Amino acid sequence: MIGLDFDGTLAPIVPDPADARVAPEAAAALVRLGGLVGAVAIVTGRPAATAIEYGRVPGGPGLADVPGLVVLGQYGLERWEGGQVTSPPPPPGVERVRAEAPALVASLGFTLTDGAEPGVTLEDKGRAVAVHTRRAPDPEGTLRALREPLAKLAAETGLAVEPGRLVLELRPPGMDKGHALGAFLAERAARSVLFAGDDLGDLAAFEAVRLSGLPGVTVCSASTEVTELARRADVVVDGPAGVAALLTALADALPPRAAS
Ligand SMILES: O=P(O)(O)OC[C@H]1O[C@H](O[C@H]2O[C@H](CO)[C@@H](O)[C@H](O)[C@H]2O)[C@H](O)[C@@H](O)[C@@H]1O
Repeated sequence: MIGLDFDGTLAPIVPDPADARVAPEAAAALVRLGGLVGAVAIVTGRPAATAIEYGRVPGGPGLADVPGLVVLGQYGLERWEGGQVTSPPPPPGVERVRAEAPALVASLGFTLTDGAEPGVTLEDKGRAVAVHTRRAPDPEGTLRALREPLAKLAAETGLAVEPGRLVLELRPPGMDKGHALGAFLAERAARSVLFAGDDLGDLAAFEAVRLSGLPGVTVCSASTEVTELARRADVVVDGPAGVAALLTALADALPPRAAS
């Protein structure tokens, strides 16, 4: 079974989250791998349908063309399979965060912008709200300053803070990529696993690979923004281009599956 994160692993990091797109070489390799391995799953913080949408490749095969693909979105709360999304209703706290986050950001002296001007941007994911600082004048400093106030808002609204690459997400607690991947491995009675990721949220999936007891490989899509994953991974590759090259090499190396 092959598990993959989306942003920073299959899709290069870009300033505007709405501009992220799967690398065409990665999508093409996954289309091949879907017919060669037991299962391919994308385990992402994105809504499941967004990963599929941003996984389209003009004039070529996209993620929706990967045979048997499953997308476990919103850290495992949602599932896309065969064109259908299943997901629980949004927790009530998200509505309050949506209403209060703009004033909170402004009260700390930061400009909230839709991205046209430099500043902090909000991404409403339905079941979670992500507060991005990549386009702020001081991305790291802004992230540090927002950490505590957002943690307080999360605590008051029954949500958890998920830190990521120049982003703090307020999202429902009780699910993470480790639980999502572990349950999927059990569901598919997987016999081996490879998981690739780039961000702190992927560490739980790395742990699920180890806890599964299966022959497994963890792959870090390396960046200068997050260095902890490289220390914990079995294999380190150079960002999404390195992941695409690895997947292509894997597709070249695997024999066709015996018909069952
Ligand atoms: O689990 P993932 O698939 O890695 O998703 C995690 C979050 O990724 C997205 O944000 C990141 O990518 C953006 C586009 O490249 C970038 O602008 C941002 O700075 C990164 O943090 C996404 O916007 C979030 O919703 C995801 O949860």
